[in-house]
Amino acid sequence: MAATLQISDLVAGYGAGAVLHDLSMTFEESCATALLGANGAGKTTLLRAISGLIPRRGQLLLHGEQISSLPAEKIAARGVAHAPQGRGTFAHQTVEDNLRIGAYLRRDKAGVEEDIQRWYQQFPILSNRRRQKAGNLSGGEQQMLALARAMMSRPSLLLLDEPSLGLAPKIVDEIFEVLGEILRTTKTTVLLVEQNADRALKLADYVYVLEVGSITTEGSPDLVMDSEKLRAAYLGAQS
Ligand SMILES: Nc1ncnc2c1ncn2[C@@H]1O[C@H](COP(=O)(O)OP(=O)(O)OP(=O)(O)O)[C@@H](O)[C@H]1O
Repeated sequence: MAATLQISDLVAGYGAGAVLHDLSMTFEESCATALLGANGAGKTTLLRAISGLIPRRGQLLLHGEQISSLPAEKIAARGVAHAPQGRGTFAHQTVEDNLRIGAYLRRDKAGVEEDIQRWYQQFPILSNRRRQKAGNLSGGEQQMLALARAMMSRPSLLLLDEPSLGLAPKIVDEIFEVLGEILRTTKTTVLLVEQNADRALKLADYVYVLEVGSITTEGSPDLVMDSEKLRAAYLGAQS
């Protein structure tokens, strides 16, 4: 199997001290990887380091090419879509304009209109709200828009930061159903940061556990399910 992204000896942070210490990770093509970790472990920092939003050093090989010195826009143009925590939609733009903006960095502009229709079909509520400003959507609708907008770039690597945060279980079901469909029907590789570990592990093919900026466990999701310690740490609230 080919790796979409291979990370070695990654060090990253926000200034004086490093938050991430010598991380090495592999994200296989068309697979979903869950990243678990306590608050402050460095999960968001890792997504930012991959997408070029913060300084970092080490190796980040995207489809075998080094991207660790590239700025965020160039990394996005190479097929990395980042849906940040808090959604990051353009509040003053309409739903439809947000979707179009999502396709902005796409090399091949053919099929943009079809893709917009595809996402309206996937999330009919967005179709009904297509002319509304994104800032007026509910939290769940904004999360659907953030996911659809990220997918409009037809990314090879999708970085999702807590897509279920603050949403009602029914909406979370819908988001995870769509993620499952993305994995089944496209070649997108997904890196999912999720407090809702139970759902993340059901979707994921592989899991990394990050503790204080270092990877302490990696393997199949069963590894977490079968470990009393890890279950207590990450599934405690839900099992
Ligand atoms: N912009 C920033 N400037 C300085 N330090 C930051 C910044 N953002 C995060 N940090 C610090 O980096 C560390 C890791 O934060 P990060 O947001 O990556 O954790 P996380 O695992 O995503 O946590 P959470 O689950 O709470 O979102 C924390 O100690 C945090 O205080």
